[in-house]
Amino acid sequence: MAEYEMILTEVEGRVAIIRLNRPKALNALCDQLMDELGQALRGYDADPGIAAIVITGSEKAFAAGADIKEMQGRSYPAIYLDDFIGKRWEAVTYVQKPVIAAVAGFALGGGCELAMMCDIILAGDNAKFGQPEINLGVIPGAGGTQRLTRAIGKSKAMELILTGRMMDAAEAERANLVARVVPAAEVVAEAVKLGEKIGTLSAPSVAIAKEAVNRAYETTLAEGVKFERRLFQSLFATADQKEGMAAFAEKRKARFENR
Ligand SMILES: CC(C)(O)CC(=O)SCCNC(=O)CCNC(=O)[C@H](O)C(C)(C)COP(=O)(O)OP(=O)(O)OC[C@H]1O[C@@H](n2cnc3c(N)ncnc32)[C@H](O)[C@@H]1OP(=O)(O)O
Repeated sequence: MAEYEMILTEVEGRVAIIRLNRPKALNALCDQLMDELGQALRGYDADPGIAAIVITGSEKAFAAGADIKEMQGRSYPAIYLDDFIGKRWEAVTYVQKPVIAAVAGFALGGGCELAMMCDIILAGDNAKFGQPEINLGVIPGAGGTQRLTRAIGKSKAMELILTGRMMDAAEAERANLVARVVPAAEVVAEAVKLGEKIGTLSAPSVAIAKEAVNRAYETTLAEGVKFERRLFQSLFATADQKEGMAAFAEKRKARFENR
């Protein structure tokens, strides 16, 4: 039986906002919360009225990681058979629409990993990022060793992961982990603005651009460039490509119909 709703949702224009809602536990990511998050993400991804999704927490914590108290007593066979972290946590990586993490406060362990699964991270100026799992006698288990290394490079990722040190928003911006730093109180509004801007563009182009950028993580440069070219060519089958290019030539604003 669910304790209470661990995520809150609202829609502003064409942007869905999913707010993690376990303030007393600094939004520790327990199974119930991750199940609710997955369900909300799948719902908004399927909703044609939604162009982008923002995931956020509170001003004190985006999320302080996986729920340590919930997982501490689990056995190896139990977490292996449950594929702990796997299915439940990967929901965000299957979303076709852009997902923006609006991070204020702590984004630690699984919180940092969840933010890194999103497409864009906007950081509040009080944000703190880190992978402190080493202090618990484990290592990151939701992609932290891989995504952080790809985002900020080996040396800095090693330093953070091997020591558990946190980095503040300014350092995270210098390290290219986040797209931009804004005042913490404005991070959700800025993320919504960004989602709205993306929502004015052609939805097929946006989804395909996201797919192409994500492929950069998975393949060689030559294969990635070939993949990009095929996707680029495929967009000439859309009405939005005709409209976008006609609008440029006619010096007017494009009216995309998402087809
Ligand atoms: C996903 C994987 C596989 O990668 C694994 C992980 O994510 S493991 C978790 C990694 N995260 C951490 O190790 C961070 C743990 N939290 C902290 O270090 C601190 O809470 C803090 C630095 C984020 C904030 O410190 P402070 O302001 O002093 O607040 P606290 O009193 O410590 O916390 C308030 C309240 O929240 C509970 N809490 C915080 N984090 C977690 C967590 N990850 N799991 C469960 N509960 C958490 C904390 O216990 C406090 O609750 P009470 O004990 O007072 O009821």
